[in-house]
Amino acid sequence: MVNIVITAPRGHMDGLIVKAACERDDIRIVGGLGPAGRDYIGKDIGLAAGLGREIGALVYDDLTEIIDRCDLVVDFSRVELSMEVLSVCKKYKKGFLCGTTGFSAEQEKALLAAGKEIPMMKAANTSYVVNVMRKLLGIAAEALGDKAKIEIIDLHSQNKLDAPSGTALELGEEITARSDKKMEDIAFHSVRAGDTPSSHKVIFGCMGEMMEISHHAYNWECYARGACDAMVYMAEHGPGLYTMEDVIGL
Ligand SMILES: NC(=O)C1=CN([C@@H]2O[C@H](COP(=O)(O)OP(=O)(O)OC[C@H]3O[C@@H](n4cnc5c(N)ncnc54)[C@H](O)[C@@H]3O)[C@@H](O)[C@H]2O)C=CC1
Ligand SMILES: O=C(O)C1=N[C@H](C(=O)O)C[C@H](O)C1
Repeated sequence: MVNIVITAPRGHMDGLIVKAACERDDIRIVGGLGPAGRDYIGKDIGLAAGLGREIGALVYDDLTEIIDRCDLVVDFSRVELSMEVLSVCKKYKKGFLCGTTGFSAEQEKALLAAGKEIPMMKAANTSYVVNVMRKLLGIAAEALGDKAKIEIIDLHSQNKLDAPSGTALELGEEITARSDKKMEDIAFHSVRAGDTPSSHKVIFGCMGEMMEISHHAYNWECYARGACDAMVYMAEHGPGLYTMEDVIGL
């Protein structure tokens, strides 16, 4: 059983994680974290997240009030909040699953370094299928890296703050790790329109032929399911830096 705190329960992703975690018997939500001044501070997180029922855990506006009671904090919110959560998790030696995207290189480094002290995962995409896609891309990059012009297109809701998406960047990093391509050799295109839940397409353009590897999310539940599996995995494995590949066993 892993005891978790969920940040930003009114947010799209964290609300879905509340719902997915409540459906499992290996995760217990002990509390939530919301911005100071909101009307749901001190209220049940089930109501704050829109479940329509209480689950017996409250939303706090100060993580240190609840941190002692959890094993791990899960946060899919904003860069600023994620960095605050990181420092509290390190101080109290608690696990941290960070699904937020849009970090600077320096922030990214600090997040990854925390794996030396606590159970840590920074995953731009917790969908199983996207992580299988990433693996397939690695194979394609090894074989076609020197033959193809590679372009990555990410399609997201018009409210998304960062571009390219965190996933597009991670897919690009996989290609650079498995071929002689550098990030600047890959063309990134970001479309932000309507309320699409997210698509990623990687194009390998060759002479006389081309290949596309794509993923389309129809809703955000795939990310919430993957996040729940990741939390259980991290709690079972203790301090260390983990990836979704570890969770899936790829
Ligand atoms: N790793 C993955 O698989 C996925 C990652 N994401 C990432 O998750 C992040 C959030 O995405 P959404 O849920 O769509 O955004 P959202 O805008 O629906 O939710 C963000 C929430 O954070 C809250 N927040 C901001 N500052 C806060 C603070 N100081 N204290 C408490 N709460 C605070 C806001 O009130 C808002 O409710 C983005 O970076 C997105 O890219 C989204 C989907 C999947
Ligand atoms: O909708 C989003 O925002 C998403 N963000 C992540 C990213 O930046 O890659 C993961 C997924 O693409 C959805």
